[in-house]
Amino acid sequence: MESATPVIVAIDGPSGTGKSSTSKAVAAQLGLSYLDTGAQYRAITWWMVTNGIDTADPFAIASAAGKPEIVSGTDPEKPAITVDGLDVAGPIREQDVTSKVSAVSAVPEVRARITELQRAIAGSAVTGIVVEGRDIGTTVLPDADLKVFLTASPEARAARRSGELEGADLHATREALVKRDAADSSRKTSPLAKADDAVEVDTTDLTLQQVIECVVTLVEEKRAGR
Ligand SMILES: Nc1ncnc2c1ncn2[C@@H]1O[C@H](COP(=O)(O)OP(=O)(O)OP(=O)(O)O)[C@@H](O)[C@H]1O
Ligand SMILES: Nc1ccn([C@@H]2O[C@H](COP(=O)(O)O)[C@@H](O)[C@H]2O)c(=O)n1
Repeated sequence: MESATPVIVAIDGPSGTGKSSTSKAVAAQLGLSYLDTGAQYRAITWWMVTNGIDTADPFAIASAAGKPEIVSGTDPEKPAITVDGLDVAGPIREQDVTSKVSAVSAVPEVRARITELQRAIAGSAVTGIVVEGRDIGTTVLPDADLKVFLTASPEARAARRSGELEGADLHATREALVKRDAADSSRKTSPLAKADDAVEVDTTDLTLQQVIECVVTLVEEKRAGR
């Protein structure tokens, strides 16, 4: 691959494995765009909740799936997301959205809508893009130049998440992560899964900097055609 060719990097994995932190840093370091697909699923979930759609009713979600306009920024230095022109970067991280996002993202009409957006964004990235999520290597961008699947023990992931939230209970955080992963892995449409040709990186005992260096090296090797 020549360096002028846009490079497409897919980074998947369960919750708290370091996908966002790694993807943003790798994209910034290599001058690539960045797309947080979890933020898109959170944004559509936020819209459903805000508009009184019952998130336990897949038919109600399916019929509303085409309504919100979701726009994602792709600058890794300042990721942005709007719904119908409103900045929702803060609200989409709230607990209510986190607890409902797996149910909303399991609805095939939601996935079809968001997948189309993701492919359009990736297709228009001039230098290339790092796209992170759960089904990027398997479904959204199966021809990605590099696929990475990040993992880490539930204990390490819970400790990382608890560190972000003052006073968070480690056991409850671990249970919530495991529950969300189980829902995301067991849905029928495009579940959380490692692509057969993805490079698996267990980040349990690695620092964030080590994971970033590892992925940057993998991208550079691809670019060099090795
Ligand atoms: N290798 C690492 N060592 C220690 N902490 C890390 C490591 N990777 C990420 N972190 C920290 O763990 C937390 C979760 O990371 P991040 O948000 O990147 O994970 P994620 O996989 O994108 O999670 P989610 O899918 O839930 O959005 C952050 O506070 C981040 O700084
Ligand atoms: N490609 C993706 C990305 C995310 N999801 C769903 O969104 C949830 C939130 O993701 P975060 O990365 O922000 O934690 C996640 O739990 C999935 O339900 C998805 O389905 N596909």
